[in-house]
Amino acid sequence: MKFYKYQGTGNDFVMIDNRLENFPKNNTKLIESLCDRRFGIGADGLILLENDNSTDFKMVYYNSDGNESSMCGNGGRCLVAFAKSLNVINNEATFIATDGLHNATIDENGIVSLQMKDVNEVKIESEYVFLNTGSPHHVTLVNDLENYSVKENGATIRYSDLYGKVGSNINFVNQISDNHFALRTYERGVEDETLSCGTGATATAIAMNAIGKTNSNAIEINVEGGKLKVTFEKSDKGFEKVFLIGPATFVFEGEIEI
Ligand SMILES: N[C@@H](CCC[C@H](N)C(=O)O)C(=O)O
Repeated sequence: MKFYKYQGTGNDFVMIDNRLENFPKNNTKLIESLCDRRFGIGADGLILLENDNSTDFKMVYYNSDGNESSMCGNGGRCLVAFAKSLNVINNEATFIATDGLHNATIDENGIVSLQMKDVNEVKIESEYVFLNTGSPHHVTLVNDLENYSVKENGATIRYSDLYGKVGSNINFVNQISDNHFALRTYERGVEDETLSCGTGATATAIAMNAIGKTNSNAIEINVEGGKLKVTFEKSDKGFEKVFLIGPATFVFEGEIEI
């Protein structure tokens, strides 16, 4: 079976065209081993592109632990680039994912602008903000982000009573200027820091606006693997027309025996 490797600001994925439905979707061990960085291809997640009756395609996302999970923003952007390479789309896409319908565009430089779900609930606590941008995100400001122990502190919060069995992704943030933030994320299902998290960048932009750290609705986020931009419109209902924007890049392709 053919596989394709893509990355979006360093968040990397194994992509498989499953339109013929020949991938063993319930084989958690297989997905985990394909994502293994020593014994497999190596990736933060695996994504299937499948047929959908009413949109261009369906996104099925698995974390590197082999379990199907909630929405992946960078993965969604990479899947749009993959769909274009397969001629499933041209420069615009509509696709269905676990959190609903997504619209996206891809330009000639491989920059993908992906519409994320509206966010109508933002829980603001003194030490953190919690919100769901397709995946659950805990967002907290820290000092000295460069030297911060993301894996250790992220795991402590992720497994704490705050989030129980379901857990959450944990984002540590530093403000650079009015509309510019640096972000490091501990990802649930990878159980480690990743170089970028798209739903995390989206959550961070909304959280920083919600707590008044910025009044901007066009926010730049530096992640360890590059730069992302998040734009949105704020209304009485919450945050709408939310877009995650950044590069999505093909890395290599190969064959796997299943
Ligand atoms: N890397 C992702 C987030 C993927 C889902 C997450 N690990 C979870 O299970 O909640 C992104 O770019 O959004």
